[in-house]
Amino acid sequence: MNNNRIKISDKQTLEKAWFKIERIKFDYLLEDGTWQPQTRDIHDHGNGATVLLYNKKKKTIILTKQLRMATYVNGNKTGMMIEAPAGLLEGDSPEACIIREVEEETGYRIKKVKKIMESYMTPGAVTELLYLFIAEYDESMKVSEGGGVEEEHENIEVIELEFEKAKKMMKDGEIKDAKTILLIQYAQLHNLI
Ligand SMILES: Nc1nc2c(ncn2[C@@H]2O[C@H](COP(=O)(O)OP(=O)(O)O[C@H]3O[C@H](CO)[C@@H](O)[C@H](O)[C@@H]3O)[C@@H](O)[C@H]2O)c(=O)[nH]1
Ligand SMILES: [Mg+2]
Repeated sequence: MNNNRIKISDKQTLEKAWFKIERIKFDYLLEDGTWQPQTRDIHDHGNGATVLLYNKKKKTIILTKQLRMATYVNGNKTGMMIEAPAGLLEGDSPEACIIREVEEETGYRIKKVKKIMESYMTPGAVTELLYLFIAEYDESMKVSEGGGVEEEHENIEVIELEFEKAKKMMKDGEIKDAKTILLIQYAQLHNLI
């Protein structure tokens, strides 16, 4: 935090729910030299990591399908979302996090991931910085069924699909998750598959 046009005057935790919501009061220095008081409520749920698992030979990728309540209450009829595996860092490095999450969610134990970019997914309201990776997979890396953490009721379905199909699903709006779209488009742009 080193923008000298911003002076934070107050930070208040509004509600300690599963995630933290803070009300931040600050003064912002305008071009004309005056300080303008502003207030913003922000949602802090930590940072996350995601990965595109791809197999060059089979021309396939691995995605997940799970219930996302936030989408169900906003127009997604079934509430189900098709997404690249992802998780919250929970104190780990982005690399360690995504390796852990991929095994929990998909059952693949990957060793090597390559970071391709970082993205603030909802900069108007959510603090999260998402780290995006790519990694190759093959059948020898499959160590379990995946499905997510039992106690957390994740109920994740693992989907292996042809990259061509994934591109079509993105075009048709069947894949609507931003991180997944970023990863598929990265793969297209760089002829990964
Ligand atoms: N009880 C309870 N559990 C919650 C709540 N919110 C999340 N959880 C649980 O917290 C765990 C989070 O799972 P992760 O795999 O670590 O994270 P994620 O939900 O996949 O999040 C990633 O992908 C999201 C979707 O794109 C991103 O929104 C998120 O920021 C992150 O990148 C899941 O077991 C989920 O059920 C809640 O309000 N209550
Ligand atoms: Mg997850």
